[in-house]
Amino acid sequence: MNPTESPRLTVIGTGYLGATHAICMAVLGFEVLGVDVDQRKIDKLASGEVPFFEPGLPELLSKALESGRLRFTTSFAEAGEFGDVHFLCVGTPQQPGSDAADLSYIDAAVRALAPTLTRRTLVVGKSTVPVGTAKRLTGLLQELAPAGDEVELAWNPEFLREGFAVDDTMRPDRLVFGVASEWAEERLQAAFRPILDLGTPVVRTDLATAELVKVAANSFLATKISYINAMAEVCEAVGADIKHLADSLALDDRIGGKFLKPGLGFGGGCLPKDIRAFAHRAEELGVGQAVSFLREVDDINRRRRARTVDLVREMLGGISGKRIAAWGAAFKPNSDDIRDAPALDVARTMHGLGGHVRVFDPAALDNARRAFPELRYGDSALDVAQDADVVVLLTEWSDFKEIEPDALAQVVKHKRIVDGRHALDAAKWRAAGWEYRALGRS
Ligand SMILES: NC(=O)c1ccc[n+]([C@@H]2O[C@H](COP(=O)([O-])OP(=O)(O)OC[C@H]3O[C@@H](n4cnc5c(N)ncnc54)[C@H](O)[C@@H]3O)[C@@H](O)[C@H]2O)c1
Ligand SMILES: O=c1ccn([C@@H]2O[C@H](COP(=O)(O)OP(=O)(O)O[C@H]3O[C@H](CO)[C@@H](O)[C@H](O)[C@H]3O)[C@@H](O)[C@H]2O)c(=O)[nH]1
Repeated sequence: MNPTESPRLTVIGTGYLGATHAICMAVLGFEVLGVDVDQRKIDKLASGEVPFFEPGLPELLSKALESGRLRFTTSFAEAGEFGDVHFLCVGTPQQPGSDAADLSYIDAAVRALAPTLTRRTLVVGKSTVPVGTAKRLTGLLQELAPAGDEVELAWNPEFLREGFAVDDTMRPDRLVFGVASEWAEERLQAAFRPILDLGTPVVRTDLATAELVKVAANSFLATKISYINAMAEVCEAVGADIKHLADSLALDDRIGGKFLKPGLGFGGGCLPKDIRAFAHRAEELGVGQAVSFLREVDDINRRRRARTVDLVREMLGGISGKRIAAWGAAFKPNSDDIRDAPALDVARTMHGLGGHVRVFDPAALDNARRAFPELRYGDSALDVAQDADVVVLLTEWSDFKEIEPDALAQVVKHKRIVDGRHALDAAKWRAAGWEYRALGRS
């Protein structure tokens, strides 16, 4: 096949990243086969149902299926037969009991795919991995594939954010192509032609740099969040106001306001595990000191959760026996993802301390119920606030921000609110007679 011809794509691993990538690529005009080991997920996607909450994606899935360009399978033999370019999008979670990334899924995917590769093919890693993984996987692929070193591996890290996944995929800020040959670069260009035609900047680099760009980007974002939260700790000690401080920093163009929102800190399936895996990998490479600050970033972030519980305790004079409305379960708004969710961590700690905690989230309730059946849940923000001693806002859904103090006052026992995300207008709530508290604000 001519390397510049439009390739047929497979996407291996159809979770948050892979399903989004497969659907968007089909909408952009490619023939796409989504592959997963989870039969239920594949059945759902094939029947037009996105198995997670992502704004705009269900509509695009219908469109892609109707076009006939998108199919799903659990068969690697079918994938090998079909694909010219294979995207690896399987999970790389934190290993239990260690900070290292668990690479067993990506290894298994490569081992299942390689024996089906009988012709010149490009395999493209998109999962987030420790630097050096691509080099190791190249060896594995070429050893196991019938086509041997005709099979090449490239690395194309993914930067999409949940909640904005469609837009981030269709119109990314940049593409990074980690390649070992001109042929691989041409194949990647063909696989991203519609996105490149938008004028999207591309960085062409080696495999190791491409792997590192991803963890460096997430480390930077995590550091920025922990930086402002560290400032919040100082503000608290002197009675200064972190909101005013953050707003003032944000007005400096060189700093900017993005990822400078103080509060409960970061969670999710990416930032926490990626900074830990990066620190761990750097230590293995003998350069742990260079990124040892990431341990501090992690510690600052963990302290936010404990400090939020303290704030509730201070306000109530103890948590045991108190009725607590927990607003939010997802790790951020516009997502149903509860992986390492700060909101649920706080809710579980307060429950463990004997609080009568009731949780509501607009999208993540099913996931939360499955993961933490010991918690109690309600049907709406006002439902869980019924007779509450305190309302604790943990995920800044707009549904919560839109609730008026007077409407909430009708259902609670005491007009007390802890704003874990600096999402509410403090002056407005105080003017309506509420005791309003937020970390780092007097
Ligand atoms: N979620 C995001 O926003 C995002 C963004 C950028 C990068 N990433 C990275 O992308 C990767 C995937 O993340 P995710 O959030 O989509 O995870 P996920 O858990 O939602 O999805 C992973 C999928 O891989 C499947 N899988 C596991 N083993 C497999 C195998 N051997 N063969 C085929 N499929 C297999 C699982 O069944 C699951 O559907 C991770 O490395 C993550 O760090 C995620
Ligand atoms: O100023 C801020 C910004 C974010 N957060 C929190 O940080 C976490 C992560 O948010 P975000 O980065 O928007 O979510 P993700 O979807 O996890 O996306 C990150 O992780 C992905 C997976 O690696 C990357 O692709 C994205 O570029 C990167 O932003 C969430 O808990 C947010 O509540 C804050 O506390 N303050």
